[in-house]
Amino acid sequence: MESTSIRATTPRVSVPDISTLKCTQRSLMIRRSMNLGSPLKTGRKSIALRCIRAQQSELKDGSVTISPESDYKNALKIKEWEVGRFQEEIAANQGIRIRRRPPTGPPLHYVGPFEFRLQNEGNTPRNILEEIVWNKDMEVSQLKERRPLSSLKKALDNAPPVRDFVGALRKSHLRTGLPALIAEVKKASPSRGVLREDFDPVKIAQAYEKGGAACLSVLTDEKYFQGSFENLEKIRGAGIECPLLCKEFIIDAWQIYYARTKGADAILLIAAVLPDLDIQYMTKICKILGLAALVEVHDEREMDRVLGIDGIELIGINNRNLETFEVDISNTKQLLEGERGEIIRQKDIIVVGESGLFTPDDIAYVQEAGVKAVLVGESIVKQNDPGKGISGLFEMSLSTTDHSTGGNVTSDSPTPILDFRSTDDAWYTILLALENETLTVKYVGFSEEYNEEYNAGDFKNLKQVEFFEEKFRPASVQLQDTECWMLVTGMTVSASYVYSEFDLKFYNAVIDSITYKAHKFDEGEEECRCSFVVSWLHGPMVGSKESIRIEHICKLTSGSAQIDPTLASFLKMSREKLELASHNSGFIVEDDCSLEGVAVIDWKKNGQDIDMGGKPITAENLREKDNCHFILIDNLEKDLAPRTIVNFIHKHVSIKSQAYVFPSLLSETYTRGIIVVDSKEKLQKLSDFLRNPAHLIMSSSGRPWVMTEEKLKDRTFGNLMSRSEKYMINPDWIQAI
Ligand SMILES: O=C(O)c1ccccc1NCC(=O)[C@H](O)[C@H](O)COP(=O)(O)O
Repeated sequence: MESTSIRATTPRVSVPDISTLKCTQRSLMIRRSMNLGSPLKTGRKSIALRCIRAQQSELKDGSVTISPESDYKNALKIKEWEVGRFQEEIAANQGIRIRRRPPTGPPLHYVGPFEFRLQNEGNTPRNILEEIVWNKDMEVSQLKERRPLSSLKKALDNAPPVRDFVGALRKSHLRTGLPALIAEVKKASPSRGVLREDFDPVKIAQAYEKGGAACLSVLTDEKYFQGSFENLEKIRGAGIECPLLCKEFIIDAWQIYYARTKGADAILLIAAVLPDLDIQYMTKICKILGLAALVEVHDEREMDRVLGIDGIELIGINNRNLETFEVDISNTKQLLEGERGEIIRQKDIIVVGESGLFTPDDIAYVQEAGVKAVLVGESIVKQNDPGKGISGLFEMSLSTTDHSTGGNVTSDSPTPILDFRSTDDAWYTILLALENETLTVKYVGFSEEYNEEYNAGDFKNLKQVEFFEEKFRPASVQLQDTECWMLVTGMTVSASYVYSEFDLKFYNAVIDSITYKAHKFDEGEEECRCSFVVSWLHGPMVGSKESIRIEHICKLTSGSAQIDPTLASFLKMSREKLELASHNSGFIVEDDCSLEGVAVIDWKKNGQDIDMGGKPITAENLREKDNCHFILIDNLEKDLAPRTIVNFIHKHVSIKSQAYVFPSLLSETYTRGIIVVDSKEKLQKLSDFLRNPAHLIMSSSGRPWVMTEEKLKDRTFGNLMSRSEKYMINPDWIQAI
């Protein structure tokens, strides 16, 4: 039967051995219809029969004339068109109204040079989307002739690696707590005409990236959107790091390969145009090529079809009806309600809200509906500065580099990023603003309602100020796959504890052990395979161990949180207020003072800085020194910083000293420490001061210091320590100043 049907078409094109040609060529062409394939194998016969019927009817209505001189290439195109007719029928069964090709005959383009064709209902598109698709069909078949698939595949051998489109969306959503932005580089559209006359795709892309877009969408259709693949290539070549979506009307797998050669990291598949099997097949190709596929739906039926397909990671809900141009953002909400939303959550699909998003309220509305990303064109591309358009649309800067604004929190000078330890013991990235005596802590990625305010007059004593200061630290830095060598056992890091996909918190943890594994190299990308067992210092797993990967580890940044000038002024203001109060009250409170004149020894640096008698100070040297005299203090707060002791003594007794605070057992409620000075005179002066019955030295919680021993040189640390301290001590652990 099959051969009969083939022969039946031959006379019309006068190609002698069409059946042979058809077979070889069809295997290429049929790749697209291969997906009609297996479940419909028996349907092959009917493909052929349908072909005959289609052509006979053409003859009847006279709309098509095919010249007997047409070459066999034309014949092949006709065959392709015939197969397409069968696809139309499948598509129609799935509720797809968009016809891939004009039903009453091959498009005009396929007809020989001297033929004509009357316009009729069957070869006139019913709406703009259909027109675009018909046009695309012709465009693609011409392009395919110029760049066969084999040549595209060859080009891919040397293509740069694909960027992680889905990962970029997830990361941005996690970072900001807002929907990740796919910013569209779009000059014109059928519904809105030209959006921007002075259209420079690279400049716009750069502004978007600077403005904090997670990914970019680049229109490549020339006829209806004035876009181009050249724009895509230029943007990729201009050093833009955001992953790129090739915004194209894809009807043929060839286009996916083509998009990849032009620098795309993701492609769009429109459910209104593509039958399920095409989506399935094309998604698989994307996976092979490493591309992400954004599958776009507009109504419930399309959503249900797509939810039924395995392996879909990204679904776009277009608020624009591409047949009528009507835009309604409540469409997003409607499609995410009830069971559909539930399935999406279960499958962990990222939903992208597309089109018609113009205001912060629109963004909030679709976020509330459940989207984790948005695709925005018109409202930002039309702005003089599209990057600023982004902060206007989101009501805050999404940028990773510009931290000077964030919601309503502003700062006159650029604010360095700090981490802040909140009451849950987790560390958060924050921005600070100081107005009069009030410091606002704004959690990056959280709405204003989470802001915290502190007043410089709120602190009761210096200990409280110090405690507050210790809640800040310079922002820790995410380690890259190539940087695992920086981690060593015993190191304290900031590690993310994963509560759920979108809820993770950073807690301090100590690296307990490391298992090194060979790194994986894939298309130039290095993947760290090592694992790190950490011992959690805080959080729900405190005290227990967990094996984590490099992506969950941030390296602590050394230095003081006071590099942030806003925090520094606030702390200064708070201390000045207390200073005033302490002068009036007559008793001494723990104090901090300028570090000027106080030598700071970093115990771990093994003898830089201070020198007591010509030799560098190390734990070992200190034990051996003749001129080291100790005072042992008991009843110290466990978190007392040695620096505080040194500063306090320097301020009140004008003595340079060193202080050590011993580690303590969890069961102990206080700890002990030593103050070391380098002369008998100093020891005496210090002792007089500390034992002076006219005052009491106590910590912020009211715990008074207790001087248990004062000794001249004849003791070593070992002798001064309790058994538990000796057991626990490791010179590197002693906090020393
Ligand atoms: O925008 C059109 O007129 C259009 C017509 C036919 C097919 C697709 C069309 N637009 C593609 C899009 O969906 C939008 O470019 C995209 O979602 C951004 O929308 P917007 O923010 O409203 O520019």
